[in-house]
Amino acid sequence: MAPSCSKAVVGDTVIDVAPLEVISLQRLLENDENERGRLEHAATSLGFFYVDLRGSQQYLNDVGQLYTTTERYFTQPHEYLTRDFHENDEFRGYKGGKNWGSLEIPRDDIFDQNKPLPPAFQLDSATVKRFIGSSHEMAHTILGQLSKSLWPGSEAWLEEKHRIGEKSKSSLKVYRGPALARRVDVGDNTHTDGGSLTLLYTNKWGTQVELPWNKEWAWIEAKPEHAIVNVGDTLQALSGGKLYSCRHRVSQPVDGFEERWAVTYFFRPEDGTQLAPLRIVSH
Ligand SMILES: O=C(O)CCC(=O)C(=O)O
Ligand SMILES: [Fe+2]
Repeated sequence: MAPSCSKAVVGDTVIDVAPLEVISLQRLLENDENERGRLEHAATSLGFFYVDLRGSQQYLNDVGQLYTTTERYFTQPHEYLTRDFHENDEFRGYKGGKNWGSLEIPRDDIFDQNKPLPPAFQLDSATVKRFIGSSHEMAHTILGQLSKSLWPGSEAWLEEKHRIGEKSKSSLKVYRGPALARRVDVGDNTHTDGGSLTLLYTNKWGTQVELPWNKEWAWIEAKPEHAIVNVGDTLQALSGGKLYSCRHRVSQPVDGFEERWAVTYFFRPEDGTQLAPLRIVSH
């Protein structure tokens, strides 16, 4: 039976809250078989789940610091932001509009090429590096457990497409908005993520998922000390459709919603990876 939504009240509006399972990073690191099964269930049903990060204090502090830096970045005059605009580059730099914006910083720019960060982030370059390094490692842990669960006893098929030293489009991406006077003015931005896994940190309502069992939209609650993780199109393709890349969008639950910041890490495959099934899933 499909799990049901809980309810929350925002202002004078009652909203549906998506039933995300909670997976323990610690247990995944311990190679716990039961947790691996729970992870597989979450990643093949809704495709969105929480990862409990309690115990990863340095990382949680870094996420907190990045919210502060994100706010500092987006509250600069608009002409400063547009200096970070890279035309025709889908995976790098600033993009924005009236009440929203994003800035993407590729992992390879930081670790391989030592490219300078935008000035607002330079003070925090150690935090940015640690966040990217740890997020990549965490995503790799989740990937390894998914691989083991889908193809028990065989080679690490998914890891083969995400080798640590290889070039990829993995990146840190931070967001502002939406925060509009009228909720109905938020444009439709329904999409699936193209990469392998997305890690999302936010402290406000904003993300909505389309529940695959009834096609209804539900809000994702921001849970302190937990990452919101979702499967992207790459893992869906590599697993022959077994892992589920869920449609989602960003909106605001009520009119005049306050400013929202989000910090994400897009874990993407090695450059050149073909979006085709790797092996038939054995169960
Ligand atoms: O800001 C969010 O809540 C999610 C952003 C998102 O879905 C994306 O960038 O792919
Ligand atoms: Fe997304």
